[in-house]
Amino acid sequence: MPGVGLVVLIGCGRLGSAILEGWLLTQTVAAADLIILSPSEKPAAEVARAQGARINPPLEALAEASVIVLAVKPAMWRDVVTPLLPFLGDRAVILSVMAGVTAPTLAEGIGGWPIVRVMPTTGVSRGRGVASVWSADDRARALGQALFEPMAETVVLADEALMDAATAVAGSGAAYFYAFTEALARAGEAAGLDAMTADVLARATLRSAADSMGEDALEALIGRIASPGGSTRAGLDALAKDGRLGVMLDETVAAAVRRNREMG
Ligand SMILES: NC(=O)C1=CN([C@@H]2O[C@H](COP(=O)(O)OP(=O)(O)OC[C@H]3O[C@@H](n4cnc5c(N)ncnc54)[C@H](O)[C@@H]3O)[C@@H](O)[C@H]2O)C=CC1
Ligand SMILES: O=C(O)[C@@H]1CCC=N1
Repeated sequence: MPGVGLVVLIGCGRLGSAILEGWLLTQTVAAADLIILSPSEKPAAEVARAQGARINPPLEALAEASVIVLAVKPAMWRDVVTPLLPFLGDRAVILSVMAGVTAPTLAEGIGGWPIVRVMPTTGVSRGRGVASVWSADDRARALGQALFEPMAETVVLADEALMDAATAVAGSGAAYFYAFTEALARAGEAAGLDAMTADVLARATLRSAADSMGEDALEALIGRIASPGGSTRAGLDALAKDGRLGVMLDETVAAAVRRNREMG
């Protein structure tokens, strides 16, 4: 894609692989414009290599990079990045997808280069992810958007302090929906369904609900299913009894926000 330039992906684990797959699928980055740094062989990196990406080339190749994407664990980024800094060119942008690690903390270890933080979901691998973007630097923010908008519904955050909340809602959120779906299946089992039937019904319902959502207001979507005085309304009333659904999700998001802060 013109304008993005040479992209260096550091870390090809669960999220790094998803990003790589999404870029190639959506042709956001051409394989020939990709360098991947990974200590071990990864299937997604091998696919990219077959299309022309370079895996672990001599570090001199980093001099031409326009963006360095940090997709390693928050605890290890300093050890990973420090040896690479002497090889980076002046125009490089640092793009971090790490949860919790703030731009000021990154700047302590990587001073001198503009930083953009992006919090994507692994759904980017199929071009259908979610991403929150924040940067204090216009060029870095634009680069973050250019790299993620083709494969994710993207929001630009006004303030870096919101990134932990965005991570707790979107970065983690698919796991909450899966956990809810699992609990729904078990509840169906308790109500008499066999385990496999309950699983099929709960999973299919999550898919169908996501497909049907569109842009309509959530209240309106609920209202279309819950007939007044009907069984869905009875279930929804039980779900929200004494405000417990709201309390449970407040606690869920608050716990994830706290953990993001600890990791940073
Ligand atoms: N998994 C997810 O859904 C999401 C993860 N994140 C963030 O993405 C980052 C990575 O998370 P995961 O992919 O889940 O972890 P992961 O453990 O699957 O991947 C980390 C990768 O870093 C690689 N690595 C270790 N040392 C390296 C080095 N010196 N050079 C290059 N690569 C090296 C490892 O081989 C591993 O594949 C974390 O900071 C996390 O906060 C953010 C949003 C969503
Ligand atoms: O669980 C984690 O730490 C990361 C952040 C968002 C999704 N996975």
